[in-house]
Amino acid sequence: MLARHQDPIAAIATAPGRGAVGIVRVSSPQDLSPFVQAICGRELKAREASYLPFKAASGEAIDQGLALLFPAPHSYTGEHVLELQAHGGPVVLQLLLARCMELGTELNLRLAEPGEFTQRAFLNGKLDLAQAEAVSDLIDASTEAAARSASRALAGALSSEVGELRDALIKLRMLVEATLDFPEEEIDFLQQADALGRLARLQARLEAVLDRTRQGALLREGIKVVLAGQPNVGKSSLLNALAGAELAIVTAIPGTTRDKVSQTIQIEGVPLHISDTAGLREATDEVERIGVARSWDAIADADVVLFLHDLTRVGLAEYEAEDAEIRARLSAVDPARILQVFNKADAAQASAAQGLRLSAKTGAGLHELRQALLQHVGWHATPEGLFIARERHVQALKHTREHLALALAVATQEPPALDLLAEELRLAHDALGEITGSFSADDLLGEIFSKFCIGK
Ligand SMILES: Nc1nc2c(c(=O)[nH]1)N(C=O)[C@@H](CNc1ccc(C(=O)N[C@@H](CCC(=O)O)C(=O)O)cc1)CN2
Ligand SMILES: Nc1nc2c(ncn2[C@@H]2O[C@H](COP(=O)(O)OP(=O)(O)OP(=O)(O)O)[C@@H](O)[C@H]2O)c(=O)[nH]1
Ligand SMILES: [Mg+2]
Repeated sequence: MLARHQDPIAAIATAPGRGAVGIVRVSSPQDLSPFVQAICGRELKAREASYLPFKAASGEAIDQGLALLFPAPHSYTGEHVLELQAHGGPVVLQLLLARCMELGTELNLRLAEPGEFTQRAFLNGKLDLAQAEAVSDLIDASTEAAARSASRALAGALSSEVGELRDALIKLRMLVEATLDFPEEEIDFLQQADALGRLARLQARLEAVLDRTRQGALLREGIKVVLAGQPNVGKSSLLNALAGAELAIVTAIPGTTRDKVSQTIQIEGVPLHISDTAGLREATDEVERIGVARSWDAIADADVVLFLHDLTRVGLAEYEAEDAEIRARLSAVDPARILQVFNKADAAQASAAQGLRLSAKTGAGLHELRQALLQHVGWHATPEGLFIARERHVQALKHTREHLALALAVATQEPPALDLLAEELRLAHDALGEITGSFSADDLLGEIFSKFCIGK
């Protein structure tokens, strides 16, 4: 593994396909001068664009372009980086890359794996892990809010919040470790330095960071919403109304939808992955039976289930019996994940139904539904100042919180268990370190960087 990090690597850094300009880049821990000489035909000034022919083995030009050399450590990766900025045709770039590979055999040059340039930037201390993840999130951002928040995370917004927590934690750890070294004064020492007060303040600060990180993770991952209910209650109509497009077939015939229809929309920049499903009932044919089974799978997997009812039929014996059956089976689902929604308000009398009333047909009540969905998942962020985050970061902060809670418990027991306190603080510190990568297993790093695109 380590040896691999010493290999020079090369890749096409720009998107596949045609483009005005395309870039081949090479990153190497070893000096690239002979390599540069061979392909550019001369030396390059550091960090200065030079217009020149890129030479094939025959001496003929593959293309005329700009060459840029970033000598280590002042580059994206922290290594020596050479960029060949050519015309953006896929064949030209392939030829250029092939020529680099040919010239690089002595250097052991190999093709870069996905994310490997950024991984090197991380390994060389140019970015921490949260920032490296933000690079990938910035590239993948599908909404403006996501892109802006990823850019803030790349600039270190999450990292600096975590850094402040870490600094406070380190101070507390030093205090406790010092106390352990002078056992005869132990209680006084902790009291004098207000160890418990520091711990409480650290916990409060952690809660605030956790909240912001959760918002950032929501922005990145979005929410899975499933529309469920009896046939003909208007699930497909509601999907279409929310998406603003005729995605699913709507008819007056119960059992119209048989397969899951999914679409991602956004509310205030939060991605909502909505699925319309087959109406829940005792299916009469094989196709519908499979469809209904898929509905239940989707329900089990959802963050939020919109349990849809038809106000024009609410109160009718047969209808209520069907709803009761669904409710019984839904009781296996965490009630906090279910929202009751009453559709066809335009065609119904006022009723005592508890839940959101709306009309997929007229659009009345849709705004309230959108707000209810955001509120339901705890979205309360204002886009300004938000940074993108991942579920992984939320989990790490939760682990930190658990260890701080245990730390408080052992610190306040009679007599305080200082060695256990020190241990819990150490574990809290490790959990926090997973976010920025100062304490991360190799397989975690591999997992993160493999999700990048090639050349990044
Ligand atoms: N052509 C090109 N555009 C690009 C990149 C690139 O690699 N090449 N990037 C890559 O993805 C991004 C920019 N990221 C970069 C980050 C650091 C350095 C760099 O040279 N850092 C030095 C010097 C910093 C300074 O002068 O202040 C350093 O960190 O020491 C370059 C690009 C976006 N645009
Ligand atoms: N008046 C009124 N009719 C509606 C409303 N929403 C849906 N409908 C009608 O109800 C019928 C069923 O609508 P769908 O959206 O296909 O219902 P569904 O729940 O997807 O039905 P299945 O796919 O069979 O499970 C259609 O005739 C719709 O036009 C509404 O808000 N008001
Ligand atoms: Mg339908």
